Amino acid sequence: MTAPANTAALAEVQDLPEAEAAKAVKDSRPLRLITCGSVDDGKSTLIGRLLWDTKAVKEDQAAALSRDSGKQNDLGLPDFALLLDGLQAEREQGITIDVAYRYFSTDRRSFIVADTPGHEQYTRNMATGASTADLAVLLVDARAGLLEQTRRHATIASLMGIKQFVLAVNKFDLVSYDKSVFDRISHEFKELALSLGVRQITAIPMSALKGENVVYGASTIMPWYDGPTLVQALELATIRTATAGGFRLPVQRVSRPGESFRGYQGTVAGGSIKPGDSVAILPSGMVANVKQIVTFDLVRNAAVAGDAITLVLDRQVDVSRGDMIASLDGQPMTGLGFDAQLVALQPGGIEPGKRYWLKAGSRRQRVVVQPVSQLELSSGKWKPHAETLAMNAIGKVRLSFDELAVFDTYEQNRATGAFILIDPDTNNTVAGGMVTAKRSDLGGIHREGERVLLSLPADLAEELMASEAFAARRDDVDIRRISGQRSNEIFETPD
Ligand SMILES: Nc1nc2c(ncn2[C@@H]2O[C@H](COP(=O)(O)OP(=O)(O)OP(=O)(O)O)[C@@H](O)[C@H]2O)c(=O)[nH]1
Repeated sequence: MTAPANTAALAEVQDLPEAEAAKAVKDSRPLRLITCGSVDDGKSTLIGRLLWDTKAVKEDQAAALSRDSGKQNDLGLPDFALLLDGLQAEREQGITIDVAYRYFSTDRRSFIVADTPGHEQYTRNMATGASTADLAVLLVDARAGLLEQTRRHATIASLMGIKQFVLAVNKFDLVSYDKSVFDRISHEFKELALSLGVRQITAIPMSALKGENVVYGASTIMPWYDGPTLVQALELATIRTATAGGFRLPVQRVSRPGESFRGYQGTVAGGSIKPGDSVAILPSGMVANVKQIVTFDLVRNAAVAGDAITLVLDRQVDVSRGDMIASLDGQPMTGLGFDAQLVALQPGGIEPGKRYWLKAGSRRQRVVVQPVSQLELSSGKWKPHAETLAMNAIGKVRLSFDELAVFDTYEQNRATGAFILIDPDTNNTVAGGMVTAKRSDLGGIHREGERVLLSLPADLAEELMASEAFAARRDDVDIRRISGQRSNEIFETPD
C-alpha cells in the first residue's frame, strides 16, 4: 500500500467525535509512551515508522538513512529500524541495548517514546522507561502471539502504574490479515491485562513495515477492523497526573550564601506552593511557613511540580539534604517499615536480610529487604515465601529502616514513591522499586554497636523516658522519638 500524504491522514484523525478531539487538542503536555515486546517483534521498525510517517525524521537524517543503509526493505523503503540505531554497540550486535527517547508529534499532541529493549537481561531498562510513561505499547508478532517476555513486560508496566495499554499485533501482513488471528491474540491479551488490573486496552492489527494502522489506516486491506490506528489511540490516551497529593520538595541542597539568607533547594516533586503556606519538614516533623520562593533569577508567587526552586522559610529550622519539605495537609508517610514491590536487576538477585543502600531522590538510607512473595509470570500469581529474588524477578518485599524514612505510595506520587537499591559492596544498582504501603510497625528496635536504639512515637517515647525502668538502662538504650507521630495515629494507620 502506498501511504497517503501526511495531511490526508490527519484529516482522517480529525473525524473523531468533537468532544474527544477538543480534549486532545487542549492537552499541551506530551504523552509519554514505552514500546516493549520480545526480540524481533518489530519495535524499532514501528518507532521508525511512527517517526517517518509523522514527518519527525529531519531531511538530513532521511537522506543519511537512504545513503547509509544501502539496506532497503522489500518495499523499497529505508530500513526504519536504522533510524533508531543511535548506539554503536547496537549496530555491532544488531540489538537494542539501552533506553532511547524519541520525539514526534501530530497536530493534536506531541509524544515522547522510550524504546526499551526486548532482551531478558535488559528488564532494568524496561523498568526505567516504564517509570515515567503514561501508556505502554506492547508489540507481539502476529505469528507467535503472546510470549513469556510479553507477559513480563506487561507486568512490569502495570507495576509501574501504567494503566493504558495498546497491544500492537504486528507483522499482520505475514498472517494474511486474518481476523481470527487478531481475535485470538487480542482476547488472550485482554485476559492478561485484566488480571493485572489494566482496563484501558486497545488492540490494533498492524504492519509496522508497511505502515498499516500505524499513522495511516488500512481499511481496504482489513475491512473487518474498525478501530483506531496507533496514532489515533495515542492521541486519545490520557496523561496521568504524576501527583494527586500535596506539596513535596525533596531537599537537594541547603543554600547559605550569606548570614541573612538560608534557602532549601530542590525540584518540586508534587503539588504546588505559595508564600504563606505552612509546611512540615520531614522526618523531623518541624513546622514552618513559606516566606519566599526563588528561582534562578526571580522571586515567584507560586511553584508547581517540576519547578526547580529555592524555598525560604519564616523561621530557623533544622533542614538538611535528603529531608522532605511537604504541605502540612496531606503529608507523606513517615516510618521505619514499608511494603514495596521491586524488580531485581543484577545476576546476584536480592538477598534477604542484607543491608542495602536505598536511594530515593536526594536521600540515601540503609535498609534491610525481606522478600515476601514473588510473581510467577506464567500464571500471574504471587507465590509466597520467596527467599532470594533472582535477577529479573518481581517481588513483594518489606523494607526496614534504622532511621525514619519518608515516602508516598508510588500510586500517589511517582517521584516520592520510587527508589533504587544499591549494593554497598559493589556499588551496583540491584533493584528498582515502588513503595506500596506503610507498615504499621510500632517504631523499631535496632542495635548500633553496644547500644540498643528504640524508635517510638513521641508520646510513648516520653512515657518510657520518664519511667524508672529506663533510668536504669540509660547507658545502653537510646530512645528516639518519631516526631509528630503519636501512638494512636500509628495504630489507626491501615496497613
Ligand atoms: N513482514 C513484516 N516484517 C516486519 C514488520 N515489522 C518488523 N518486521 C521485521 O522484523 C524484523 C525485526 O524488526 P525490529 O524492528 O528490528 O525488531 P525489534 O523488536 O526492534 O528487535 P530488537 O531491537 O532486536 O529488540 C526486521 O527484519 C523487520 O524488518 C512487519 O510489520 N511486517
